[in-house]
Amino acid sequence: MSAVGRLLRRKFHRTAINRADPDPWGSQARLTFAAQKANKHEAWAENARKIKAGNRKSMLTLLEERGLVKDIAGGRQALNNLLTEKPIGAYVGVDPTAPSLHVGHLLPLMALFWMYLHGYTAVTLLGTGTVRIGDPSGRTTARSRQSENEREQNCTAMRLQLKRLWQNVIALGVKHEHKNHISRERQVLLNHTWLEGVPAMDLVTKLGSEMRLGAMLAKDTVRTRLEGDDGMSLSEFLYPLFQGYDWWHQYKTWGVQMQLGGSDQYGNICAGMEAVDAMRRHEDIPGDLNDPLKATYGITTPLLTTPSGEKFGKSAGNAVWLDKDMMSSFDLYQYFLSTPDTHVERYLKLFTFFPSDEINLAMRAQEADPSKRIAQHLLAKSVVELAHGANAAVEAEQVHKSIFAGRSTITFDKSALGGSITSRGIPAPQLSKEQASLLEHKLRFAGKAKPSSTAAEAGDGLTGLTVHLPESVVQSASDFSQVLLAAGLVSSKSAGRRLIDSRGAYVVVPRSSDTEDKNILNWSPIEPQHTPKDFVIQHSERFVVVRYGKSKLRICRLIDEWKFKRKGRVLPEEVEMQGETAPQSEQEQKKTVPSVPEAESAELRR
Ligand SMILES: N[C@@H](Cc1ccc(O)cc1)C(=O)O
Repeated sequence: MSAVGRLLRRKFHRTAINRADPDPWGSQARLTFAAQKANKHEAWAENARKIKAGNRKSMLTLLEERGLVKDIAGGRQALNNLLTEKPIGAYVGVDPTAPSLHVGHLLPLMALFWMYLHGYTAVTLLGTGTVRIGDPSGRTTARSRQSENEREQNCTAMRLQLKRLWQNVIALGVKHEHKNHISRERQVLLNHTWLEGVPAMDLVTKLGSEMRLGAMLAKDTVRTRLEGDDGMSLSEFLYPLFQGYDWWHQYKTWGVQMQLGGSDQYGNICAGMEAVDAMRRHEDIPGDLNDPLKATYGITTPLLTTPSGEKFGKSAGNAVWLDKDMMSSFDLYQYFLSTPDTHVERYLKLFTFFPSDEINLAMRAQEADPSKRIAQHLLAKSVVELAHGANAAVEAEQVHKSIFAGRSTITFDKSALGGSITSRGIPAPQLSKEQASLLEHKLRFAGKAKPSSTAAEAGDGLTGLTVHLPESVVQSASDFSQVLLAAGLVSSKSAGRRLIDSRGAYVVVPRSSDTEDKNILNWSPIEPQHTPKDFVIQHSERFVVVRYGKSKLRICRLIDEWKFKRKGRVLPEEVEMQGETAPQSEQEQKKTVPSVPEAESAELRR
């Protein structure tokens, strides 16, 4: 291994015990409150001196260098100054419209996490009240109404997820040797707790009378909606008022002077700044209203698109969920692993806490041998570590290595196949009734968002990879195209056939004798003359394991037709392209085969 590789490896495997914090158990906690406060001020003043002397980067510069800043509301210079002078509070709000965050939410959150690691108060706010109104920003139609039950399930799931995310951030802070600033604080707040108690009169007389209609009416979303047939409801139009009130509440209780959001939040953030000013005028808050050190500021993060121009984080029309039950660690790993070389450096800056010099090292190693995809692996593992935790990240990497090196630690024994396949052969844990219903809700949601594939199963490391198929599909199929379609790997039988013809799909060959090492998965390219029924792996249950490219793996569990129907499952429908039956040149065939990132297919052929 190269020196660079060794360095990155060491860094990656550093554990929480090997922390640089000289005061790991927080003797600070034993100091009196007054002493802590004095310490906090002194430490911050020292920090500000270093920044002003040019010996340390300001917080804003760091966020800009990471590529996390698109627009600043309130003035760059004033914000830079404020962030240098005071460990202010900042917040990111998310409405629980689904049971999980998706990768699109990560950018503003990453900026917030960076701030926390540098000693600011960071608030993640769950819009348990605002979700009932529905943010119209960037939408051409009103959101569909959620049932109370669904809303509650989403709130519970997202609240848990935010807590876990925070735990992972703290572990990452230790790993990346961030100083344990005494000024740092973090909160997960739920906005229904205050929004439900706001008197309507207050909203109208204090906020409503101050906020000007002109800016609200000029917003693109409002204009387009008003021009459309359905118009816009008053509640949607008033949404920014409630988001603004959130800010006010946090401003006075937590010193939150900054809001971060995706680029579609710029209008709401500006409205919020106006709302806080209005409330400051109405409530007697001491201090000069024009003092820039007391004002509010906003930052939006850029909107990411894939190289082909799609919204980032949408894979084939589906969001890339951060919840393990909705998208497995393995699938999340694969998603980031397929990042093109041209984008990987930018994504490392955006989605990881690696300092720039280590990203540069990784990029040097990457350029020296792009086929190893060192930077992509680093990115994929880091994102899984952030979203699912360190163990899941190590596991996803190991599963990847074992599958694509032809070796697998997946043991096809009874315990592993009892409920779900786990990479360690450990059965999925017992769930309480509440956990089971939450899980079911999440999976239903994931299923809804993925109409083209059969519902994924719950498991602990390889969720989303197991699909149920009726036994009859495998028994009657004369070639594998039908199985690839039923497993959700291709969108039509002819696409499946082309994939097979180009030797782009693989199947696990069942062991012919008990003496063969059951830890080795014997992958074979699927040949046109292969019949699926010859590839059934028989254990306590029956399976066929297929994949295409490096990342699309499906463990197809075969069940009786009636059971399949009873579970309410349907096979994915064919999406035939126009004129697909016409013979194609080899060049054209390549184009319509489901896209396997270039580098991956090249690697597979090697
Ligand atoms: N409106 C934000 C979520 C949000 C909710 C409440 C807030 O106070 C802030 C942000 C969104 O849809 O992304």
